[in-house]
Amino acid sequence: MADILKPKATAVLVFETGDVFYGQGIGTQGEAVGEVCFNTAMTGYQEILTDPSYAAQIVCFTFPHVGNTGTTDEDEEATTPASRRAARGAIFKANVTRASNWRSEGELGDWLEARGIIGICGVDTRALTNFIRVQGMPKGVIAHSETGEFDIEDLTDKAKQWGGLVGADLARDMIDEETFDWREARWVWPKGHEDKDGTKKIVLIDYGVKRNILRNLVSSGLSVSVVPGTTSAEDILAMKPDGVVLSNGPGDPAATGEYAIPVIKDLVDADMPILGICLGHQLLAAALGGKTMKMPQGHHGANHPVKDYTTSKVEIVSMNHGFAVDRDSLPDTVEETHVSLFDGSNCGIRLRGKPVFSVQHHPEASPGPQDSFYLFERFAEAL
Ligand SMILES: NC(=O)CC[C@H](N)C(=O)O
Repeated sequence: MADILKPKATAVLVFETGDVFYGQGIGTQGEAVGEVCFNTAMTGYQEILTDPSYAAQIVCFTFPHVGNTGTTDEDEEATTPASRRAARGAIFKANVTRASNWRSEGELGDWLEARGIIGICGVDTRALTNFIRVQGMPKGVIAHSETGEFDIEDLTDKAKQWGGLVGADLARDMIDEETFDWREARWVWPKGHEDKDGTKKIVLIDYGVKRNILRNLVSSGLSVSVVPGTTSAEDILAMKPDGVVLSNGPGDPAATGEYAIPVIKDLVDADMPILGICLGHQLLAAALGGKTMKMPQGHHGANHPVKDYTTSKVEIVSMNHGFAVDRDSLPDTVEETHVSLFDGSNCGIRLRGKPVFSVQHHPEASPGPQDSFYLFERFAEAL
């Protein structure tokens, strides 16, 4: 009887440990290997799946109903063709809901397919999240085939053989060789996005930037030029910016740091005001003498409390990171400014006496609360 009632599995999620979750496939058919993480945001699935920082990751949504706001090109976070290669898979508790929203241009399932993302529905996402909380983020393979035929042993081997995120410079895959200017500001009701010119000029070093970081910078009165993450300090300084922003991005900061850190050190030596966000925070900390480390379960969500020591205020923030700055490695020249109230990990630093600071969380939200917008204003005021 149970077999008659049980729907045929058309997708599987297989861990390097050999553990398997069965479910119903959605989106692209095929298989993809990645690190499995969970995200606790209740909204913003499209922004999450297009955030370039999720490259080589398979995202488990802990919120059970996903799909009801559909999809729209306006919620895209990648800026370039290269940075569209972000999340590889998506894990859902329930079947994806039909789109019902005035902004929607299409169903999530169709969008996943067009985007090349493999999805699996019907997974016990609570059990999976508990697994990750206890065991850490596993390497896994997500596979979708309407035939329902899967070679679990082969998929387990593929998960085992994949190198994982430690030591992976994924930012390089995100980088287009083009430099471009960005003028679009934050979305404002009822006008939507408007273009704006800024008074001060900043250069953003792109390791896989999210659009909403660029928009928040424009809305803070800045004029923004985006340069590839491999650009030299000399070329950046030749653009005569008033400040430099280090973007978010995927992968291991230590690996990206091999080419990014010398550039950031030169910019610090040139007395350039700097704002770092997420990967940019980790790279700045390393350039100032600190170290980064892998986290067991990471932080992915839109409901994380963070304390700003400089004001004693607590903000609710958007998070997406699997590496963190080791506060004990920071030299005396660097002050810790923010801390996670979930696990006490470092969430912000500044170079004493200089307008050089960074945060681990995502002040641009998208998705998530906008409590941290003040950081963009703090940066703009420091220029
Ligand atoms: N959002 C980001 O910039 C992520 C930074 C880094 N790849 C990490 O996982 O920690």
